[in-house]
Amino acid sequence: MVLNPVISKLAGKLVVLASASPRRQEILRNAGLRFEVVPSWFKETLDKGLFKAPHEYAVETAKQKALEVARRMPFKHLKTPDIVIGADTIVAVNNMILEKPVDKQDAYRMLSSLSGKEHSVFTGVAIVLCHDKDNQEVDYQMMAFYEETKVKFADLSEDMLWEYINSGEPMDKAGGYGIQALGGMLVEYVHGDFLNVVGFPLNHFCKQLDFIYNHSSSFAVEKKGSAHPLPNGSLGTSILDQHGLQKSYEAEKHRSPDSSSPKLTQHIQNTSTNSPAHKVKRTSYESGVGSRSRVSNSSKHNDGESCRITPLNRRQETEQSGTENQPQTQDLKRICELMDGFKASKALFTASRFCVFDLLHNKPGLDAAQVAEEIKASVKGTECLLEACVSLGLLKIKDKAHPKSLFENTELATSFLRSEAPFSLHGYIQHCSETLWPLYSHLESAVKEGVSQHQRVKRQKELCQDSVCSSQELKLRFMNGMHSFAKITASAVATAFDLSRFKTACDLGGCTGAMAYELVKAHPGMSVTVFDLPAVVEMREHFLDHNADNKVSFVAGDFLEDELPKADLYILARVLHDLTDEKLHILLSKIAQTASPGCGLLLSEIFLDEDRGGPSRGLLQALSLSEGKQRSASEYKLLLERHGFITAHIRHTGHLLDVMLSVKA
Ligand SMILES: O=c1[nH]cc([C@@H]2O[C@H](COP(=O)(O)OP(=O)(O)OP(=O)(O)O)[C@@H](O)[C@H]2O)c(=O)[nH]1
Repeated sequence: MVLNPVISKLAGKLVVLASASPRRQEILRNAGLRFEVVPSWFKETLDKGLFKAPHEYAVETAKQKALEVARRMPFKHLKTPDIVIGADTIVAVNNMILEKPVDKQDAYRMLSSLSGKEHSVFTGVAIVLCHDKDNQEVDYQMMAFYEETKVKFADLSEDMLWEYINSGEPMDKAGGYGIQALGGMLVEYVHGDFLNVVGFPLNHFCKQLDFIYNHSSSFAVEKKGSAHPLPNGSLGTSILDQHGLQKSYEAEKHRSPDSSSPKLTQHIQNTSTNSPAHKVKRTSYESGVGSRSRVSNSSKHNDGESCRITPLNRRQETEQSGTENQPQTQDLKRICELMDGFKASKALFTASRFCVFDLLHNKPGLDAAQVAEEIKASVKGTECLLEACVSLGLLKIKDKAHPKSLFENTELATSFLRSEAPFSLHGYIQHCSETLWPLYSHLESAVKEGVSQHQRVKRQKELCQDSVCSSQELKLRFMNGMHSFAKITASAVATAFDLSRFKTACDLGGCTGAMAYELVKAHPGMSVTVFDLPAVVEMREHFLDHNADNKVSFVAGDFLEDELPKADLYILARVLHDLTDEKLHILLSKIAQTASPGCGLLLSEIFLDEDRGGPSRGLLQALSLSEGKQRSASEYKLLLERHGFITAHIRHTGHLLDVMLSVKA
């Protein structure tokens, strides 16, 4: 591809990003890089006093992050990556290095020290190339560099500071701000690479890759498995200066006896007895990390080094995963992900059910025992649950230097998993857990019989715990689920088209009114009637949005039997896929009879690809074997045309639902 000649050099290689930062992942993913994420366990506790300049600290931390993962993967993940990328972002102001704030007071201290001033943001990046060797060893070559960007903050009032801190945004960001989000409002100017501030200097990184893959003879960049001696003998170390010029000097040999790290030796023994890869001979593990002298060797923007440090024999496994008769590691991983998918879902459901994300939002930094006490669960079980959530990117460890693991929400959890978040999925997650999970547990029967297992689940529930739930509670639970999903999707649907010419709309089966509220927000001239069953409408006070109240009204009725309200635009959001053909035609005929020529019909569903090859969300939804069916855009278009609605536009929003706007001929 013309745009990414360097990134494409990495295609087919096992690239690992040694970072939990969602921003780094996004920047690299957007650049077209395919990689695995293995967050580094390196604790960011290097003594800052030992570094002459702030960027040296960032570079060294980035190196240690990357090296830790490069060394761990062969025996923990049973595979040797081709390339590991580590990064560390810091803010430097008034001779101080600012990392991520540990609490609100710390964020306040950081942000007030930045107010009205220019500061520097440094991101150190380390690229470790790993090579399996014939003689039971892995060679590592390292290149590291940094990028500096200057940022000037406006004067920040106390109110502004605290409002920003209370938004929760500063907590996992270097210097206590996120320039890409609310923090952007604090910034007067940026000199240099913006993405460097966000956490990854993409441009500089590509230049380094270009250097490694296109211009350097000293980096062994052949395909993994072809052992390649390093330039000055197998233990050579090379340093690249800021212009990418290579200097050679005597190697520092990173090899240690078995006794060097009792903890790691223990890991190796465990792995070799428990794992299918036990046949792989593991002799010893090197525990030392780059020495301090390395730090002073880093040149202004780059340094590169290579070292053979870990005598692990990864050869057998590499050969196995590469032969024609054996599945590729990536394929196995994909299957394992599918097999484990249910465990991940269940971990999310359980954490959500125990309101762990609410708890850690209000009290970030609790350890497992404290969380266990709050949620009234066992310490052992809670610890497993919290650790699983960390591995899924829902939680993170607050202070890696702390002897106990202290947990806090990731951005993802803060945005979507807290029950009070504006776009909370909490209700929908509970719906998935309590309604869909039991339904899909009977998938075998559903497939055999070709019908939904809803009745079976209902009977089972009546026999056990849910019989204690009143029907009101069950209804509210269901509506919460629908409301939470609708809130997430409503904005994309409401703004998919210019609907300003429609002054009145009727949302058929509009449930809690989430879509209606979003429509009146997006189209100020519009008022919307929500039409739904009496049992649903009577619950509306639980979901009222008082800001838009006088523009949204509710009418109780059955859209298959009762007269429909008159409107310029009818909305059918996630309704049709659940109806039998017969009901669907009744409904569409009723709308066609009520609508005048020129009236609109806004349909929102998951549109299947025309070849029904995806998206899997739609096809998996079809597995509930409800009365209805999933359709492609052209199938919906045909249906509507049969009832006199000519399709004007189809929009694949790229969001959770697609949208079609048709007009009554
Ligand atoms: O404007 C912004 N500035 C910084 C950030 C984010 O801040 C963190 C910096 O922390 P660090 O480099 O230590 O990286 P971690 O998040 O701890 O992940 P690792 O696993 O790599 O240690 C980084 O996430 C930046 O993206 C920002 O978002 N905006």
